Amino acid sequence: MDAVSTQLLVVILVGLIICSAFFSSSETGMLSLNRYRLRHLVKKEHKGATLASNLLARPERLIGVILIGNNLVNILIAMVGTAIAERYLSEWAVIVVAPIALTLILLVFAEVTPKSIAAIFPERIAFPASYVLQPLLLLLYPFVLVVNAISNGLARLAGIDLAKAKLSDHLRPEELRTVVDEAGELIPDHHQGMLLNVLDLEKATVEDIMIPRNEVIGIDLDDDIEDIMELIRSTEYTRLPVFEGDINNVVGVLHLRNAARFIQGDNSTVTHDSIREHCSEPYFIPESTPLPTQLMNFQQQKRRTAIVVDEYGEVQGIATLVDLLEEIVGDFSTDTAEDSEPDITECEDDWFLIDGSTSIRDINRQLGWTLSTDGPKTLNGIIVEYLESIPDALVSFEVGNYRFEIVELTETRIEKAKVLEISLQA
Ligand SMILES: Nc1ncnc2c1ncn2[C@@H]1O[C@H](COP(=O)(O)OP(=O)(O)OP(=O)(O)O)[C@@H](O)[C@H]1O
Ligand SMILES: [Mg+2]
Repeated sequence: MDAVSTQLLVVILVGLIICSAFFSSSETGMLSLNRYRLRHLVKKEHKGATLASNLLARPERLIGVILIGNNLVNILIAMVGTAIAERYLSEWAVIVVAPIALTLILLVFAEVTPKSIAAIFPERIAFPASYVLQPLLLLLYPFVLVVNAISNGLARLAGIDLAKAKLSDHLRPEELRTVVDEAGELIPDHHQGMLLNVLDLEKATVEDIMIPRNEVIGIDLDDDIEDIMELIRSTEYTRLPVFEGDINNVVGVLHLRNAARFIQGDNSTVTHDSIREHCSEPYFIPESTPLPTQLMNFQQQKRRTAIVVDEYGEVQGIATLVDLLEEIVGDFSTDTAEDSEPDITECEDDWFLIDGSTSIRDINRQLGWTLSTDGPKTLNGIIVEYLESIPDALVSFEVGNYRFEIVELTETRIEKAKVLEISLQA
């Protein structure tokens, strides 16, 4: 040892500490990489990102090579440090001083500082490091495999299968929600809202967005041709379901563009049969279809209006592509009828006058309320379910946090009710 000069030993020691810092920082850097950003960079063919991503594909090997390197270097540091100390100190002093001094040096220069920096700038550390780690992995491959095999074996003794417990890098929907939610400034508010709506689409079915049968404007072929013509002229809608006597007997959907071809001012040429001829086949869908599925179906079938049926095949209403898209992007407001008479109007003292047919989802969304959407879909439904009958007087009652007051009712349904959210007073 005396043949080697002390200066050279110090240079070697510094070099080893730098190596140790490299291993420590690349370990933290590699494991702190943002997986989504990494995938994005890989797609854009970023070289360092691609290398890092390949290394991360087998985390046990990556960690193996880093730890083998790091430990080897740290042991060398201890040996060289001891050799230097031996030149100046007595045997006992070396045993006391060298470990303390080396631990401090290793902690500060080879562990804490490099790891802290790597945690803040993972990409700047991990991408260049990948260029070194990749060939190093090839070089140390036999050792890595042996170390992995032994540690897998030990883990199995403890009842853990490391090979199978692969890091799952698939986001679950709730996690994706959190990512979008926390993106904050990075995504404009409006886009953020749409993304969240897309994620929520999963939770709703066709039943939640359909126009209930009693609100559907359609052509009854049992009506006189005069009445039908009057309806066609006056309606604001472009696609009308056509049925015989009852909406359950739908024969098709009439597009008024087609109607324009055969209606030329003169009613005498129009017959029930000619209307029937110009209808397109009805497109039936179950009310329980999840909205994302229905969106795909609308696209594949190239349809915009569907007839919604329940489990017994009874027609419940119609669902349109526009209404489904509104779930994502918000109101298009093409429905002029809707604008002319709002379903919800504010009255005095935080009471709201609400149409019985208004959907609970709409009420919750517009007023920020939390009425239960598990049961009935409309305000009328909620009230009738609670009272277990259609009342014959204008009763008022409380359910949960809400006070209801029936304002207008018919023999079959509640037309209008006032609702108040009872504030949670202490
Ligand atoms: N026959 C109908 N009966 C009741 N509501 C309908 C009917 N057709 C469409 N709607 C509703 O009117 C709104 C506008 O829908 P949409 O724009 O698809 O129909 P449109 O205005 O008749 O057609 P377009 O705009 O393509 O000419 C939607 O909210 C939809 O649910
Ligand atoms: Mg329209």
